[in-house]
Amino acid sequence: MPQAMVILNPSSGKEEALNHLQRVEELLQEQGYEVSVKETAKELDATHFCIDACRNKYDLVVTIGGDGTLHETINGFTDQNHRPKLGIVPLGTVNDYARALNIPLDALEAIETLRSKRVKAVDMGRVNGERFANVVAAGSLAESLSAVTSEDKSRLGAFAYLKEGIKDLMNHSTHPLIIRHDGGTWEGDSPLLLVTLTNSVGGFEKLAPDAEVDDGLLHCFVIRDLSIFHTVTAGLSLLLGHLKNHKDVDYFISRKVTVNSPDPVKTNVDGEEGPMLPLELGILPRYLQVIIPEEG
Ligand SMILES: Nc1ncnc2c1ncn2[C@@H]1O[C@H](COP(=O)(O)OP(=O)(O)OP(=O)(O)O)[C@@H](O)[C@H]1O
Repeated sequence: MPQAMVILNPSSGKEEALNHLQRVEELLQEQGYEVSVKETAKELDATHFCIDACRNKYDLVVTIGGDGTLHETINGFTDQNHRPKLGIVPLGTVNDYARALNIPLDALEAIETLRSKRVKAVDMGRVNGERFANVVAAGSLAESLSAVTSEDKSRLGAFAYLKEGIKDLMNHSTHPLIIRHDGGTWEGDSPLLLVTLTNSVGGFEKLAPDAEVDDGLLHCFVIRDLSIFHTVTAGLSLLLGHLKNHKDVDYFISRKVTVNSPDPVKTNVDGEEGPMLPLELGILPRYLQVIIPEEG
C-alpha cells in the first residue's frame, strides 16, 4: 500500500490547519494511501518528519501550513536518495510557493488538487548548507522583511512587506555588496539583493515574471541606493511586473552566486531570518516532484 505522510503546522496562518486535516486524510485514503499525520510543535519538526518520510520510503509528503513549514519540509529532502512526491495545502499568510505553482489559495480547493495526476519537477535552491524553495534576500531591506509581524501579514498580505520596505528605503540604509555571478561581478551599495526561483515573492506574483520553477536558474535583482522618488517608482514597477527594467534595478540570471560584504549583513530565506553574509547560492535543477492542479 502506498504511504503518505501529512505534515501539519497547527499555528500557520489563521490557525485552521487542524480543521482541514480530516478532509485531507479522507481524500488520501480514497486515493489508496495509508496515511500518517505528524503535527509540528516547534522549529525544524517539519524537517525531521520529512527526513523520516524519505528514509522510510514514503510515496507522498503533504504539507498543511505556510511557506515556513514548506521551507522546513523541503530541507528534509537534503541528500536523500529517495524523495517522496510533495503535495501542498497552503494555509500561511503569503503562500508564495503555492502562488508560483497555481495551487489554489483556498484550502478546500487546494485539498482537491491532491487528486491530480499532474506532477511537476521543480528546482530547489541551495544557500550555504541549506535548501530554499522560493527566495533569498540580503541587505538592510531583508532585515526589515524579517521584522514584518504575523498580524501585519495576515491583515495586509503582500503590502505588509511594501510598508516595511518603504520605511527602510526612506532611511537610505545600504551595505556594500560584492556579488559574483556567471556573467561577472556586481559591486556597489545596495539596500537589497533578491535571488528568486519563482515569480512570486512576498505575495507579489509579478515580481519576477520570467522566473519559471523549473528553469534551473537563479533570478537576481539588485536594487541600487534609491531616492524617495525612485522608491515610489520602484514600488510601482514591482506591482506592475517591470521591476527588472527599473533604472535603479540590476537584473541577471545565474546558476551560481556568491555574496560578500565587509559589513555584517543579514539575510532572509523563504520569509524567515537566514544566515549572515557571506552566501554561496546554487541550484538543484528539477529536484523535487510536486503535485500541481490538472490543466483546464
Ligand atoms: N506548533 C507550532 N507553534 C508555533 N510555531 C510553530 C509550530 N510548528 C511549527 N512552527 C514554526 O512556525 C513557523 C511558521 O510557519 P508557517 O510558515 O507554516 O506559517 P505562517 O508564518 O503563518 O505562514 P507564512 O510563512 O506564509 O507567513 C515555521 O517555520 C515553524 O518553525
